[in-house]
Amino acid sequence: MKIDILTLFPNMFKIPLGESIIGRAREKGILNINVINIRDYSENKHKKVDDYPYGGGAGMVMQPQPIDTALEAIDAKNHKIIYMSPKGKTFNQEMAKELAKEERLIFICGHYEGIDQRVIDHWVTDEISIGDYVLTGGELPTMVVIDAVSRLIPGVLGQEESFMDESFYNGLLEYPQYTRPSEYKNMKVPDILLSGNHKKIEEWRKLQALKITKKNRPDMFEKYINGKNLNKEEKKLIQKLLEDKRLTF
Ligand SMILES: C[S@@+](CC[C@H](N)C(=O)[O-])C[C@H]1O[C@@H](n2cnc3c(N)ncnc32)[C@H](O)[C@@H]1O
Repeated sequence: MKIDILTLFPNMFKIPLGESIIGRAREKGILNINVINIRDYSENKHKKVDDYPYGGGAGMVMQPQPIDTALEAIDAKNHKIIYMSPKGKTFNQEMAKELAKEERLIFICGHYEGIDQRVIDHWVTDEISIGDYVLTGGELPTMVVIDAVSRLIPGVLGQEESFMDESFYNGLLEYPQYTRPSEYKNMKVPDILLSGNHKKIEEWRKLQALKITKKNRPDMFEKYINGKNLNKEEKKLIQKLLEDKRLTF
């Protein structure tokens, strides 16, 4: 996948997108990330990129010209152009899955009070928020989306890493994870995980995933148990969970 990032602060991306899984995916050529300094495209002799808002009010607004020229220069037309914005649709795993199917993504990072609306109207295909709070710039939100999307691209995660069981992928939060040692400071790993009985382990994990989802995300739990794709075993497990008085949440 090719990713272009338009930003006023290119240095912010160096380490987060250069290390670990994303760094390896770039080395392998699965991800091709191109960070563009919007200021380089300013036609102002002082390389100015922002100005006061029409109509008054606090802060500065990023001017249309540098962003427009940068988008023209990278031939952005006909691709997904994402403006990270608190006014956008809230990002989630479903959106990550959809974006992971694209061949090319272009991100615009806003700063100050954001970007001139004409750029959004003319160019932007998706406005995405990473949550109901306001950050100083679109750089961190862009990194969040790139990270979530990249790990869904085939070949980015190693064979030993998988997102299939992870939180949100199948509508539930993930079951608890344990590793060696089997006992630490008198705290034991649940016996079932040491039993070698894969069917029982799978059932236990499903039950734990249902429990944690019911406790922390009742909205997701309701949606899941009312879904159409539940198999017989899952229905039995949910019934057991809802009836078993010993299972408190
Ligand atoms: C200070 S914010 C501007 C907020 C804007 N004036 C508003 O009230 O909607 C500056 C930039 O940070 C980015 N940003 C801030 N919060 C964000 C969020 N929750 N999700 C995505 N981007 C965000 C956007 O790119 C935005 O243009």
